[in-house]
Amino acid sequence: MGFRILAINPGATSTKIAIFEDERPLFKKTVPHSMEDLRGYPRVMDQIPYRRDLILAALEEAGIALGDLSAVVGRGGLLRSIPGGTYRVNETMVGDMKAAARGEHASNLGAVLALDLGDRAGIPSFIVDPVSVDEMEPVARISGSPEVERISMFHALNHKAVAHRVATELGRPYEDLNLVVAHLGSGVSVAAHRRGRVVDVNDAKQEGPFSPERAGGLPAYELVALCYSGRYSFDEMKKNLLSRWGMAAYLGTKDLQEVEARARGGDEKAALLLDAFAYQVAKEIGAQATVLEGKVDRVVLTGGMAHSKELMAKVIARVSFIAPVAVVPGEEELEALALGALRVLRGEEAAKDY
Ligand SMILES: Nc1ncnc2c1ncn2[C@@H]1O[C@H](COP(=O)(O)OP(=O)(O)OP(=O)(O)O)[C@@H](O)[C@H]1O
Ligand SMILES: CCCC(=O)O
Repeated sequence: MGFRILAINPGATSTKIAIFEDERPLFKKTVPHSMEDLRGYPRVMDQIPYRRDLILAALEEAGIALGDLSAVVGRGGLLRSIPGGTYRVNETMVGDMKAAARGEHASNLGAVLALDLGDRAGIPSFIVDPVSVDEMEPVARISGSPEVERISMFHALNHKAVAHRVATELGRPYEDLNLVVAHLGSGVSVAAHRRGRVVDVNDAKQEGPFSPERAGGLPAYELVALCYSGRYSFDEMKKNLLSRWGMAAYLGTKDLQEVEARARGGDEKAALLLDAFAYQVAKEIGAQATVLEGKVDRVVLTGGMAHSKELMAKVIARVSFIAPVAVVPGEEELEALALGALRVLRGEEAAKDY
């Protein structure tokens, strides 16, 4: 028998669970969480027992006991800035996640749940390429105000997994390639990958293109005026930025397929928003291409919205002059987590300490 790995990806609206035997998925389950399900948990960490119980129930459904596992791996959250790789979960990491010093995020639960379940089974627990992976160069950190530093917060797990996949398809090492990767999900991150390092990326929470539920970068003065208008509290403004603006605020839906159906049916506002989204994504890709001084081997489009052929055609029309474009729809985060743990279990890579 090979290594059996439990992979956990806690998201804002679901918990994704999978069990792998080496590279082979044995079991996969997505448990959706409605707003009603999560209403009783004011802080993300309050959800630990709820999410742990449903993971244990999923294991039972799969007919696999905790004792049959070799390791548990969770999605890494808003940790302090660290380079990419597979990290052993330790108490310091769990402490940082519980304190949520860099913000509340469902992925903060990944390390905590992995350590909890790993300790119960007496097996190692890991996280891989957390959202706080930071490989930015000094020049990219300058914002324009010494009081505001640009930070690296993005879909690092999927970025790295997809970049490796494209490298394999090209028959070249990731470390030899220059890529601009755009993850187009509920949040959007567009990064310059220079020879295996993400040297610049928009903070998916507050910069770059808007998304189905986020504003992206906004005109700063107008935003400040809104903050002081008395219309919103600090908490409401955070919710606006992170989950209520973007397409949701203009159109009342976060579902791209619905926006496209409306545009096809003649809704001019929906059509304009689609064009504006493609325009902003293309513009950000152009900006990251300049970070790579125009030497780009591939532009890569990924995430849930990359399933839309229509939207991809709009983006590709604007960026294909930069480099050939590869579309890798969806995300393979559970696979990426399992592979990260597997490389360590096989001794192919050393686990990093946090
Ligand atoms: N087959 C599809 N065709 C078109 N759009 C799709 C398709 N599947 C998902 N989407 C759209 O992708 C967006 C969500 O993407 P995704 O599922 O990658 O986000 P997430 O996993 O919730 O968040 P994130 O990627 O930011 O972690 C939604 O707007 C959704 O409507
Ligand atoms: C910050 C990266 C993950 C997200 O979009 O929430």
